[in-house]
Amino acid sequence: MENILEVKNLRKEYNGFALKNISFTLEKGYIMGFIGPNGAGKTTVIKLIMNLVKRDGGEIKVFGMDNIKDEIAIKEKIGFVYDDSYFYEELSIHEMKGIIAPFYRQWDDHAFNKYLRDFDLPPQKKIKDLSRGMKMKFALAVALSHHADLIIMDEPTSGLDPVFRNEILDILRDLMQDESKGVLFSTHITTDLDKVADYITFINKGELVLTGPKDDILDCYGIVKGGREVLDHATGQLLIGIRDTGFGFEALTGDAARARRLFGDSVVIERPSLEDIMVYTVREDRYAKPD
Ligand SMILES: Nc1ncnc2c1ncn2[C@@H]1O[C@H](COP(=O)(O)OP(=O)(O)OP(=O)(O)O)[C@@H](O)[C@H]1O
Repeated sequence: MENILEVKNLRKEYNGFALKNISFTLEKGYIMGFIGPNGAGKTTVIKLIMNLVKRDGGEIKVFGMDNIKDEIAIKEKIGFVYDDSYFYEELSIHEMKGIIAPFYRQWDDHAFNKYLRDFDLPPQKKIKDLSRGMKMKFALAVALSHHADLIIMDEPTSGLDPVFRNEILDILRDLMQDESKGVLFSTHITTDLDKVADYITFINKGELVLTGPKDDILDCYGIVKGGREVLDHATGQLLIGIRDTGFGFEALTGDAARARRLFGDSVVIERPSLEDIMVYTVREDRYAKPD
């Protein structure tokens, strides 16, 4: 197995915000969902990978190469799709392609024209007349037409309707038929990741909460529901983001097997969604645990 992206102990400080020792790896052939609430630091990590801002510490390797020393070689192989359109609004799709293509040694006009057809993008249409979803598809067509092996997408589906969102997800799924590619997909729409992600990296307030295979994470975590009488200091240690329900409590656990052993039949433990894991973890910051 080969890593196409390795982030090790990454640090960056802004006034009032710090990214603290973020580490994760992405192997070839997989989609990694990169999640976290607003302001968690997702875009900062992506900008650091793209060397758009300077890191304060740590290491980033893309295809085994240092992302700063080997920036030019790496950029050829990264397709970067992000929210703010970096295209010239007055140009048509065709004209914009004419400006972008010479930057890439591996530009493939044949592939580009195919993606325009597949994505229903009219070449003569001006960028400013494209809808948000069409712009995202155009950015994706560009990324895929220079044979990028790592696609980095910063919130590609936010603000898109469910039809467009699903089209983008289908495109990613098709892309993964080619096992030499990988995708890092940042979003807070976790339901998109339920559909396509193989791995999840979750950050909160600049810190890594978890990273690993999505199915392992969903197997390991659990939503615990029960009466408040079962809560004591020891059980409280096992529970994240405890919430009163009127009938009792609901909480997340990062160790469903241990919670099952400890609580037995006195509680119900359900499989969480990615959204549950994110919501309960973020809530933990705001509610105190019982003694
Ligand atoms: N250039 C900058 N100068 C100072 N602070 C910054 C700068 N860029 C980002 N930040 C701060 O870093 C923190 C993380 O921002 P970032 O955009 O990485 O979060 P995010 O997880 O992508 O959030 P969102 O989901 O809302 O896009 C925020 O508190 C933001 O204000």
